[in-house]
Amino acid sequence: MNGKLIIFSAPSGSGKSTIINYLLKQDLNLQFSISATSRPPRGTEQNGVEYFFLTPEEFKRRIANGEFVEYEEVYPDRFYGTLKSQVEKQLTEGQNIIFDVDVVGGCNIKQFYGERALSVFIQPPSIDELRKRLEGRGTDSPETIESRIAKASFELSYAPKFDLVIVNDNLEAAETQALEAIRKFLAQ
Ligand SMILES: Nc1ncnc2c1ncn2[C@@H]1O[C@H](COP(=O)(O)OP(=O)(O)OP(=O)(O)O)[C@@H](O)[C@H]1O
Ligand SMILES: Nc1nc2c(ncn2[C@@H]2O[C@H](COP(=O)(O)O)[C@@H](O)[C@H]2O)c(=O)[nH]1
Repeated sequence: MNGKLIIFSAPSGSGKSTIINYLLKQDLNLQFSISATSRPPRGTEQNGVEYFFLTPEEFKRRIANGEFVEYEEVYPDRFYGTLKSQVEKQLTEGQNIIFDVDVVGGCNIKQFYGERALSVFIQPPSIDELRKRLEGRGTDSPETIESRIAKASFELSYAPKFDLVIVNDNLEAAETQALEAIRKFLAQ
């Protein structure tokens, strides 16, 4: 296995996907880790691109088969997980992998891969700003937004467990900070 792992975690709406999309366009030989989920696709999402979309039954069958590095029931009946086969394939191909996972999953992947992984926590400037971003994104119902906000305080308490915390207030500054840290880590 030759590649390295970059793990991004944060409360939903902090800006992980936005920063990850920026990093994927840089010359870092980064590939997105495609997780499996039992939630339905949103908008233009496609199976095998943003996620592998599984039924809850299929997800549970694969858990029983030991196919995940880690998995979480992030919201009731909504499973998300990292497939071992997917990670190992990308690493042996020499690719660096970037993960967008919840805080518990992020800590589990870091623990599993140790020094080969850099874990990054994206912190929103405040809970009020987080709510504005989720509302502004326009992809989730008011109930879903409330359940994500309700979880944010718990998730923020995980920040000290990560190798690096980036406060995403000014987006450009946050992207530059992430890019510089990842360049340094990959060069080690
Ligand atoms: N620094 C910023 N200032 C203002 N808006 C931002 C900033 N960063 C991201 N956003 C906006 O906030 C919204 C949420 O960002 P994004 O979808 O990247 O969050 P996320 O952490 O990936 O969420 P999820 O975990 O739900 O996928 C998006 O509409 C994005 O354009
Ligand atoms: N533990 C894991 N968490 C994951 C994984 N893939 C995504 N996620 C997290 O789920 C939420 C919600 O994502 P959304 O696409 O429904 O907005 C988000 O916080 C992701 O970070 C995974 O493989 N493992």
